[in-house]
Amino acid sequence: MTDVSTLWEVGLPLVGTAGGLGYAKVRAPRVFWSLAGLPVTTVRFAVNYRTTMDVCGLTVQPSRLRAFMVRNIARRPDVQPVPPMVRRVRGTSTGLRVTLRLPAGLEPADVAAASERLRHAWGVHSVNVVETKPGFVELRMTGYDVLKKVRMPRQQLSGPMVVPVALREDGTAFVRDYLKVPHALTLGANQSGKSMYQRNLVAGLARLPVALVGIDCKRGVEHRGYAPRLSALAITPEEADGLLDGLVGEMEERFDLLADHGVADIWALPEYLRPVPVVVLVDEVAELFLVATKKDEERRDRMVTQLIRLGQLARAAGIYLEVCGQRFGSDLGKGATALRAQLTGRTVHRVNDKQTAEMGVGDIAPDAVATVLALPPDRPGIAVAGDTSGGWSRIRTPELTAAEAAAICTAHAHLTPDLPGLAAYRPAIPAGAAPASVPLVNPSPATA
Ligand SMILES: Nc1ncnc2c1ncn2[C@@H]1O[C@H](COP(=O)(O)OP(=O)(O)OP(=O)(O)O)[C@@H](O)[C@H]1O
Repeated sequence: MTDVSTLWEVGLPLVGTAGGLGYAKVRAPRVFWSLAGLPVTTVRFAVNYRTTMDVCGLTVQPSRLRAFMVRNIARRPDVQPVPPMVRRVRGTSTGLRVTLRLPAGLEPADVAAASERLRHAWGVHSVNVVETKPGFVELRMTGYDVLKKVRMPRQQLSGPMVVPVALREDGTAFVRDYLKVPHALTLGANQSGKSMYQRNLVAGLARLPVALVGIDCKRGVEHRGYAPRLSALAITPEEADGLLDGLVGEMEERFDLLADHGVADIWALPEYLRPVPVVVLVDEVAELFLVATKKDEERRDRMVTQLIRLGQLARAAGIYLEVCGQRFGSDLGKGATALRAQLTGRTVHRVNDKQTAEMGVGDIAPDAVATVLALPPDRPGIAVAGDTSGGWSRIRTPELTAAEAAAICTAHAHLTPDLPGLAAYRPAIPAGAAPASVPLVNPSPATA
């Protein structure tokens, strides 16, 4: 009887805990990681760090001084090769971060090349290596597949033009920072997740003091929902033509303002004089390039020229391009590759062919092409994001419905600035969502 009751008392909680952990592993990997994965991985890392680094080829011969000290002060005859020094170990809700000081003879690329071996040695889902400053790298381990069900980290980078859009596979937020990467291109096949990406971007931008301008020549099917937060919208190539002229006019006026104050870009102006930043969202860019008649051709050439001018010059005037499409290559016609070269931020979802993957990331991060081609078709929203720094990573946006994005735009309609030069393109607002306009420039310190 006593044996049976002991079995119940000890066995039941054990079985319950094991069952709970098994359930959490599948249904709540974040909880499982915090309760079991993190402690186990931390111990595993601490116990076999030196051996792992040794077998992964990440140790170097010690300096002569160190060898001398080991032999003569520590009185040890054998002088072992040294691994990178562990400077910091920090657990997160998705993984483990380890800062390493690299010894002379090792470079970040050596550690990155071993990341697959380290991942297996420590039994984690992924290991990403990031150089934090010269001589230091951070190993960003994730304990589970964070892209399976995206939850954005609570702590996010901030700045005047920073928008968190998606989650990287190392568990950090992927942000669009318009001051660092002013213009960007998003590519992807049908149903690959481009609209979801745009929705997340618009939802983030809608909360900032910026003007949003939409060009959606699919009769506005994507952008109409954002109307309360748009300062201008073009839904046909004819309207896009006029709108782009208006934007170039706006840019030239801003250059006059910069010249009058002797500064190089709008962020150097005092806040009360600074024109509101403008983000131009172009959906399905191929629609601007397609021509049926000779007259269309003239319009196309004009639009492409204006877009290239904006791409080349508008950053200083605080006008940023966010272009989206299925493909963007020389087959679209004159000016396509010149425009693409200006769009240095790249996000490439699943594509149908190698050529499109190369159009997307081949010029900025050639080693990312294979990863784009391997993006799983059954997981829409996963993409490769990179820029001209050569750095890239796999990302996935959180799910956001069109209705939720539209609701965010309506809730922030009062932030929609008037752009007088584009007033003719101000979209009609659905009833009940009328925006109260704010002035073109930020309020002066006296009135703020
Ligand atoms: N990050 C994501 N997480 C989960 N599901 C997603 C994600 N992104 C997209 N999807 C789903 O994939 C499908 C296609 O997404 P979306 O409409 O964004 O693709 P698209 O590339 O814009 O397609 P199209 O070019 O045909 O308009 C939708 O059902 C959407 O809900």
